[in-house]
Amino acid sequence: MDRVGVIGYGHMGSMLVKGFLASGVLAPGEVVVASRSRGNLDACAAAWPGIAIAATNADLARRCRTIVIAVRPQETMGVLREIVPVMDGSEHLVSLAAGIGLHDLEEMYAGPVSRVVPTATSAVGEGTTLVCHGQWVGTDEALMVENLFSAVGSVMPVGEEDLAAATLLSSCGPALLAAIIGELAGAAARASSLPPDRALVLATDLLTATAAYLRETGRTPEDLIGEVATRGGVTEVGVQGFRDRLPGVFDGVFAAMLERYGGLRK
Ligand SMILES: NC(=O)c1ccc[n+]([C@@H]2O[C@H](COP(=O)([O-])OP(=O)(O)OC[C@H]3O[C@@H](n4cnc5c(N)ncnc54)[C@H](O)[C@@H]3O)[C@@H](O)[C@H]2O)c1
Ligand code: PRO
Repeated sequence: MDRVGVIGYGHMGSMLVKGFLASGVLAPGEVVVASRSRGNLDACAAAWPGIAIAATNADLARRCRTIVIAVRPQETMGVLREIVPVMDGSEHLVSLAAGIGLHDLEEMYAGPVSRVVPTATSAVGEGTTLVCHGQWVGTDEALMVENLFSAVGSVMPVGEEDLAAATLLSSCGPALLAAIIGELAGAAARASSLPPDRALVLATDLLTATAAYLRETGRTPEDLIGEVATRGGVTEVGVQGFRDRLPGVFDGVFAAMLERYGGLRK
């Protein structure tokens, strides 16, 4: 396989390099990394003997056919200004930047561009990576990128018009669910003598068990509520409490996140 470059060795960049190499989809000699922080690069070189570290982003771009940009959205255009002048238009640019559209990326680089949105849970091979290919991406290039990212979970192609909402769900979602799990565990601990760490174990197990149940049975959330909530029992009080309060809270949270998403590149 031609070499794959990863620019930015932060949370996502390091998680992806680990996923690509640990799964065997890439060998260390097929990966080049560049990042601003020397400490991160030293950690990368120590963790993955044989991996190439590029001195600059432009140096990486000269050596790779696929270039994954894993810097923050605010830094993405600056990275493009460094690398586009040394690219010949055939390299496949893969941007992770939330909120930076294909139009903006293709205005800077007139070649194959894809937007890819992994999730932090990809670190354990779980979760969905969203992909959205630009107009110059051919079938082989699309398959190559989708195959690469399937090393860290499942891959779902999404139209760009839906990418923002899908990102909030699948990629911001782990943090949102973690916050909910923390609140549930906290409420149980405050209402009892259960130590918080034991409440958290119960809440975390609840999350994986519920997901496994829904996935394996194919039943809907509504079906499961019907099975759990014994008529006249305690669950229906809790479900009703959520139904009275949560839709407004969730719509408000999504609206606030979408507003931030729309302004991320500034
Ligand atoms: N964290 C997530 O769960 C997640 C999920 C999907 C998409 N994303 C997207 O991935 C991108 C990276 O997010 P992150 O959470 O890994 O951020 P991060 O801050 O952890 O990592 C960014 C890395 O880029 C490096 N960097 C900054 N400027 C650079 C430059 N000019 N050249 C080279 N390296 C540079 C930094 O030193 C840092 O190591 C963002 O665009 C974000 O929108 C993040
Ligand atoms: N993490 C990035 C952010 O919080 C984008 C999706 C998940 O902006």
